[in-house]
Formats: sequence, C-alpha cells, structure tokens
Amino acid sequence: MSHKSDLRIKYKKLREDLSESSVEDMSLQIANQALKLPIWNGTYYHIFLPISHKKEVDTSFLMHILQGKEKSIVVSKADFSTNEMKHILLQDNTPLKVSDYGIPEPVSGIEISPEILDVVFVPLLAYDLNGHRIGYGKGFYDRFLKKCRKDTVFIGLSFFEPEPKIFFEATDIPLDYCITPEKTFDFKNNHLSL
Ligand SMILES: Nc1nc2c(c(=O)[nH]1)N(C=O)[C@@H](CNc1ccc(C(=O)N[C@@H](CCC(=O)O)C(=O)O)cc1)CN2
Ligand SMILES: Nc1ncnc2c1ncn2[C@@H]1O[C@H](COP(=O)(O)OP(=O)(O)OP(=O)(O)O)[C@@H](O)[C@H]1O
Repeated sequence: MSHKSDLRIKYKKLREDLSESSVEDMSLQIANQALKLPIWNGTYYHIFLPISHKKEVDTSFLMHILQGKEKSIVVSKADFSTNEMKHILLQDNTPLKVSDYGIPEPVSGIEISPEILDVVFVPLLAYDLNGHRIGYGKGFYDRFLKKCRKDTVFIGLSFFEPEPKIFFEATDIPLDYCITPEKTFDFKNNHLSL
C-alpha cells in the first residue's frame, strides 16, 4: 500500500500530463455520467470550482446541468488559517474571485449550513475501491463532510481509476460514488454501477 504523500505526487503528475483538450473532453463525459445516477431528487447541490492550473475536473458542464434542472447551487470559500470552509449560495449576482491558491471563490453571499446539502461533488487527487479519498492534505473536505447529514450523497470526480487500497484515518469520510469518464463506482453497493 502506497503512502498518501507518494499518491499525491503520482496523481499530480498524471494530471499535469493531460492535455487541455482531454481535460475538457473527460470533464464533459463525467458530467454525462452524473446524469445516470439516482441523485436528482434533491434541492441543494454543492460543487467545487476547479483550480484550472492544477487540471482539476472542469465542473462547468455539471454546473450547466444543475442550472438546467433549477437546482440551488452552493460553492465554498476556504479559510487557510483554520482549514475550514464557508458555504455560499451561488446566485446570478454572486461575485467570484480567484484566490491566492488559484481557487475561484465567492466574495460574499448568503451562507448555507452543511446540513441543508443533498449532494456534494468532491474534488480529489486519489481514491480507492472503498471510496476513501486523498486531497491536497489540509483536511478541508473531511471537516466539511462530517457536518453534512447522514443521507447527504458524496460524489468524487476523477479522471483516473481507483487505487486498490488507501490507508485511511478515523477522520476520513468515505465517498458514496466516484464518477470517472468511462465508469461510475458505487461504493455503498460495492460494485461498478454504470
Ligand atoms: N477546486 C477546489 N477547491 C478546493 C479544494 C480542492 O481540492 N479543489 N480543496 C480541497 O480540500 C480546498 C483547498 N485545498 C487546498 C489545499 C492546499 C493548497 C496548496 O497548498 N496549494 C499550493 C500548492 C501546493 C501543491 O501543488 O501541492 C499553492 O497553490 O501554492 C491548495 C488548495 C478547498 N477548495
Ligand atoms: N474532522 C477533523 N477535525 C480535525 N482535524 C481533521 C479532521 N479531518 C481531518 N483532519 C486533519 O487534517 C489533516 C489533513 O487530512 P487529510 O490528509 O485526510 O487531508 P485530505 O483529505 O488529503 O485533504 P482535503 O480534505 O483538504 O482535500 C490531517 O492531519 C487530519 O488529521
């Protein structure tokens, strides 16, 4: 089993090697895969805005789907002094600004409590067949997800296949699904769903 730090290096490199056009193509495929999941009865959907220079999944396609379905969309603002995030309702007039870390974030707006969220799309570097994930290592999402409801659905988005097994800590909150361009993994039912 690889160390978390080695996996971070491995997946950062795999992402760097992707062309801009494959990032766009695969991000569109991921959004299309999301349409097949049984997640569309909710009201509040949390989504991350991608750090583009890190070649994260481009969530703008998913965002268009959410807007088309008239869902309420929630985005976050990270506080690097506490490693906690604030969650803000995205409205037509919500001002966004790219932070020092390259993350597009709301400047101001209506704050939303994590308990209200029905679905959270989760950024990640690596994940495994049990739905354990690794991010950039500050624990932002671990702290956030534990404040959501028991029935909130957590969905990772990745360009890559899962690792067989990642060592996890007591604070790690596992994903329910991970969507990749070709396949969607359903961890609760322990099989490939679609
Ligand atoms: N789009 C997006 N937003 C997100 C996350 C994410 O993974 N993706 N996060 C998920 O938790 C949080 C931000 N996490 C971050 C943690 C560390 C660094 C950071 O240290 N950046 C350094 C470069 C370090 C490196 O490349 O390894 C820098 O920008 O100087 C950036 C973001 C909250 N918002
Ligand atoms: N709920 C929590 N309360 C306090 N500390 C936490 C909590 N969750 C995680 N941490 C701590 O935060 C640090 C980073 O956690 P971890 O390595 O799991 O981050 P990550 O999942 O890779 O990053 P991220 O969630 O930001 O994408 C660890 O030291 C962990 O112990």
